[in-house]
Amino acid sequence: MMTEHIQSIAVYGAGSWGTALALQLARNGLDVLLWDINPVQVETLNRERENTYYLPGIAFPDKLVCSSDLQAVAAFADYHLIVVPSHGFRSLLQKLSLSLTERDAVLWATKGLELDTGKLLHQVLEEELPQCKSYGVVSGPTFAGEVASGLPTAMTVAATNAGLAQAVAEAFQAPNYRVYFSQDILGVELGGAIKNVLAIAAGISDGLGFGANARVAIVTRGLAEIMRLGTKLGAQPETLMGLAGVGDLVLTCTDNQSRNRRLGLALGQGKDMETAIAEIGQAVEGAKSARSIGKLAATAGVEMPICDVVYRILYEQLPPRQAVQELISRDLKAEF
Ligand SMILES: NC(=O)C1=CN([C@@H]2O[C@H](COP(=O)(O)OP(=O)(O)OC[C@H]3O[C@@H](n4cnc5c(N)ncnc54)[C@H](OP(=O)(O)O)[C@@H]3O)[C@@H](O)[C@H]2O)C=CC1
Ligand SMILES: O=C(CO)COP(=O)(O)O
Repeated sequence: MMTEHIQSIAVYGAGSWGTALALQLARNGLDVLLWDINPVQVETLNRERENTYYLPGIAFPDKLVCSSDLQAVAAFADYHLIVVPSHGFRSLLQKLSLSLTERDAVLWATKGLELDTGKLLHQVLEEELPQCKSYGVVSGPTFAGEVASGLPTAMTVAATNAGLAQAVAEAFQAPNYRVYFSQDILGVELGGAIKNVLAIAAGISDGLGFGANARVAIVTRGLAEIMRLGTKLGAQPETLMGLAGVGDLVLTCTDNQSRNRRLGLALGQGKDMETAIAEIGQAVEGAKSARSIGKLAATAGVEMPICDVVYRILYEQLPPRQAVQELISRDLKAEF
């Protein structure tokens, strides 16, 4: 196996997660150039030396510099980490397509599917950057605020080749950060996308005032939905039982740092989706993925009743209480 060593990296997206990952890499001594779409925001980041909007109070190390010049950022390194929300993923790759060559390795930490097509992000990447054969995804139970604060965290990197996965793991690895590698890109992607929808469901249940029994029933039967779709599409069951699957599912279904869970809480308390998302003021990927996962599940012929009711609550005005009643009164069946 060829040994790679990452010394510099371009990170795209200075939201909470892009900034937290850039901080982790820069603290590890890598040269990091962090791109953001908004030049005014970039000027503020470089002047304040912290991301006062998304991660206030966390100082930037000297190795972390920001830029809004996309071509300069693309030319800065051979390693590229995309952390924009899923709705901006394809258009960013399109803008990068003339700058990146077969020498470049592309990673992403975005969780979600393409909204209109239901495509997985590695499929979007293969379409837009066919010259890049070296790519992978990082994912897991990783709240940005905790990573930025240096709290202990573990995640998974899955890549097209073991050398890249290992190099990325080494780049992040630190006394507070443990990274496992994998080759199951599909499993890692699916776990991260589906758990966001299930976190909305868990939030709705808690917002309605239901208790621990209902929350854990959603986590467990939600995992059954992840396993059903994942294995049907070719993911490895072990991946879905790992950090990027059950790990992230439990994290986001049970902790209010999750924006998806907070959307669910607000819906359960009677707020409408638009108001709740505006109040959260950050990416809520599950609201979009609820649409694309439904399409993917229908095409694969897989039943995902919890994801389905989340979609109908969000887009078809299904009252949350009625949704729970529907789930509970489904036909009796064997658990497995
Ligand atoms: N936050 C977390 O704890 C984690 C997040 N993720 C994933 O990371 C991805 C990014 O989310 P996160 O950083 O949390 O989101 P945030 O809401 O914190 O930040 C989103 C960032 O993306 C920018 N942005 C919005 N639209 C576009 C676009 N079309 N093109 C380029 N940039 C755009 C925003 O700019 P502006 O500020 O100007 O709106 C902002 O800088 C999501 O897929 C999320 O699921 C994964 C693991 C953990
Ligand atoms: O993916 C996350 C943690 O792993 C963040 O979850 P939310 O997007 O729900 O905040």
